[in-house]
Amino acid sequence: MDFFGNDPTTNLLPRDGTVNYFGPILSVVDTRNHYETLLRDIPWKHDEVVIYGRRITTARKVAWYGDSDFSYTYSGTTKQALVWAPELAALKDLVEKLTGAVFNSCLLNLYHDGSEGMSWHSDDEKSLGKDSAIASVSFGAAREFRLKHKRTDEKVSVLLESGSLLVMKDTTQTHWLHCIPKSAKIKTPRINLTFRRMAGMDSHSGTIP
Ligand SMILES: O=C(O)CCC(=O)C(=O)O
Ligand SMILES: [Fe+2]
Repeated sequence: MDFFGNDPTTNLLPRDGTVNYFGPILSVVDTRNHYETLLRDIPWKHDEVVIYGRRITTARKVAWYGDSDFSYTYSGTTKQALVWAPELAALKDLVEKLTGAVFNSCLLNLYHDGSEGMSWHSDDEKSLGKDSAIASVSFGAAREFRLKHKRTDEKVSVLLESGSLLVMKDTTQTHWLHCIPKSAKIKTPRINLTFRRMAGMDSHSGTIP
């Protein structure tokens, strides 16, 4: 497969983790179709997070899909997973083929424009399998994705284009933070899908301990 000049085997991080940028993995037409159907059909809802004991509703909207209709709690609020829509299951298959990893859930984010972003964090909740890969697929407005080493402060930046795939794996979540900076220049929506592997979802117990 031609990744439009991007080399998915190049590690963007200088140490302590692995980030690979595949660039666009879908045709322009498929990318446009996914963007439009996801924007229209996903039951987008504002996210709720608890920060310093205060319940905040985010401007950004989210949706959560998984292998079964399980619920789990993070950042002080309980989320309910929806069972894979066919479109998401197809994207999951493609991403699994390209990365060689297996995923059992997907968190979707909708940024309406550049006034919405995501602040520095790492995806290191206990419910995620330790050092498991996270695959990020983007549609719509191209947005900058930044990483920052927790100890050395080293920074890495990559532009996430529409239809593109980025993978974070190995010890990336232990040693690096990532964010989507706000940008006044961006006037159109972006949808991001992060495919993840939650621990404890294989037993069909319905909940994550
Ligand atoms: O929108 C993105 O590209 C990043 C999303 C993200 O970091 C997350 O959902 O944890
Ligand atoms: Fe993240």
